Amino acid sequence: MIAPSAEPLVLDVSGLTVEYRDAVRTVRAVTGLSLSVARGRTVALIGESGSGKTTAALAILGMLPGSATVLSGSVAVTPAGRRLDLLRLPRRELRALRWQHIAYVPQGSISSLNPIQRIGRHFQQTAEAHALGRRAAEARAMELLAAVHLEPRRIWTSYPHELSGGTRQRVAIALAMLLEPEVIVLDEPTTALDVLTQEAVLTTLLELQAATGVSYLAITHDLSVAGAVADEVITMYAGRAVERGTAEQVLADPLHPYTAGLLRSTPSVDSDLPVQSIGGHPPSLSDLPPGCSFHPRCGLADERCRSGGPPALLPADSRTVACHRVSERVAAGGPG
Ligand SMILES: Nc1ncnc2c1ncn2[C@@H]1O[C@H](COP(=O)(O)OP(=O)(O)OP(=O)(O)O)[C@@H](O)[C@H]1O
Ligand code: NI
Repeated sequence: MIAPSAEPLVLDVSGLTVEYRDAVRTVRAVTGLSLSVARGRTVALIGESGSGKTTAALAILGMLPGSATVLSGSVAVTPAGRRLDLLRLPRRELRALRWQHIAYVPQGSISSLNPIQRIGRHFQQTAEAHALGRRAAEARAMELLAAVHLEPRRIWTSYPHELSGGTRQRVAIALAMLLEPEVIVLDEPTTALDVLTQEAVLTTLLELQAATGVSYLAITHDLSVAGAVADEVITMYAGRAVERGTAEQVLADPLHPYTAGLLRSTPSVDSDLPVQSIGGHPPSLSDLPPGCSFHPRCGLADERCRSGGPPALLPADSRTVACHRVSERVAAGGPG
């Protein structure tokens, strides 16, 4: 088990299940996802494209499109010991809570910023929606833009297209901090940035966290991003969490064959091992294989993995793993 953090929880998600429906098919994009984030901590959701990471984020933020339904589960933000269940609040109240308690830096900051508005206007609009006065908002924006290492005055009057990708990402992060939320959801925070810019943005996120105690839920397919920022890592496969543990455990010594495969398919600066991609493809979410969803791609799969339901997330070697083979090995007292 993961040692419970001494810090209070700021986000508590339990049993989240989300479906997309259209005339032709039903896609269960997230199944039974539980996670919690403590103050000042970072949890990373990792997994290939289509594993359900963005859907989980949008459900947590109450921003799912109309074609999606939350079938079950709860999402609570817990500012100062209060518990606000986001899935049960009226839309208007939810909009107020967004930014104030939970904010979002969406994937691709260019699409999150309105191209015909100067950056300053973005801050003012967010402030207006939450009854933060114009002056106070501008003063706070100046501080935040400086805190993310931008030139506040120049940025304030710029249009999004005048800024580089890294700068826009910094603006999106500053904007997310405007109402001092307890937690920020970061969807692929460094995708499409060059390596040096990626590192600089991640360093800035860590600085902000150290300075303010903000928590992050970071969504990434990039294990090096998870390694750089996360305290805890959750691997998702076909909509389910399949491994959960501290970042050191999961990224240095993965137990689930899928996490191990992800790690082998990632080039690493500290390893000379050849990069080896996971064979095959993720399954179609509207037509999952029986048993463990990963079994068609898994070198360890046996009969049990191919039939019945998906394996449960069980404690194994100080973390939790959803894999029959790992559970057997741990039960037999084999090497972790
Ligand atoms: N608006 C939508 N309508 C129908 N299906 C959707 C919609 N958005 C996502 N999906 C489906 O839900 C599944 C999970 O997608 P999601 O975007 O949550 O994954 P992801 O892990 O964030 O992937 P990526 O790394 O590509 O962003 C996919 O099969 C996707 O096709
Ligand atoms: Ni995504």
